[in-house]
Amino acid sequence: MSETLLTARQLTRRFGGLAAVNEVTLDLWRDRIHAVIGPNGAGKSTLTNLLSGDIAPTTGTVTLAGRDVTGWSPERISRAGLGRSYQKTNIFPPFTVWENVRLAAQSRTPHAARWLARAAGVRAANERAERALELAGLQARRDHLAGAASHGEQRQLEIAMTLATDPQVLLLDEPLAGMGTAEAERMVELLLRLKKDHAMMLVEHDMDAVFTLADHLTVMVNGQVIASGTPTAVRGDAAVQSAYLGEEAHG
Ligand SMILES: Nc1ncnc2c1ncn2[C@@H]1O[C@H](COP(=O)(O)OP(=O)(O)OP(=O)(O)O)[C@@H](O)[C@H]1O
Repeated sequence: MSETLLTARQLTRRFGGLAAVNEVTLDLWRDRIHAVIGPNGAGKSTLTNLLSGDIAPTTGTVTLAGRDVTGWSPERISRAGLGRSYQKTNIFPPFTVWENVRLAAQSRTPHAARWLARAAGVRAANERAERALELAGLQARRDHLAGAASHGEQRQLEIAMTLATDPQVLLLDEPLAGMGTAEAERMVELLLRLKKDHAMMLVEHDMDAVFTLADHLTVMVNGQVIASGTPTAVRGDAAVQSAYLGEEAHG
């Protein structure tokens, strides 16, 4: 059994009378991809925001690498080992690919008063950035302007920037959105590489990618989990078939 790196227990977030996320319990494990799917408005983005600390839960708990991080700021949760990418690209277009990754790595370096400690921090940030660039397969593009990169490369860059903060847990929000077939294939390969050593939650509408990548699949509808298990088990679940998956899973 893989190591559990993140657990959410009975997580609920209300907006006025609406429970956008309603008593959701899930685990993320090292070396495994946990895909979360559901129709528009099911609560997937809200769930991601709850796990990353971008919004606070109304009730419930989030545990990261054994620590209760419920109510922590996104910055503190990020430092505790959680990295997330956003649906909208988050890069600095006038900077090169390398500069973008380097800036993300630098954000993880504590301020040091002594120059020797500062120099060590710069070296460590450079090493983190190099590793992230290589893992994301972007070395050949390092000196290109981020703004001139293709849509697919920009999404890869966003993931490289997340990796540069050295996360153990990755939350990826629709990494394949807007991609053509070749770009999507490259991204699927990248996500399979990242599975090693990371626990990953993948929110994605591309069902081919989901069924290629997911080790575990959770289906949300109206803020609630209606099924969770292996992709094969979830695909055969009668409630999932009628509520959501039917056509895509068999189309
Ligand atoms: N800040 C907010 N204030 C009020 N309602 C919100 C807020 N954020 C989300 N909601 C509502 O919560 C529900 C869940 O939204 P959410 O964006 O989490 O769904 P989703 O599954 O991510 O959808 P999509 O696939 O379209 O991104 C929706 O009904 C949405 O309108």
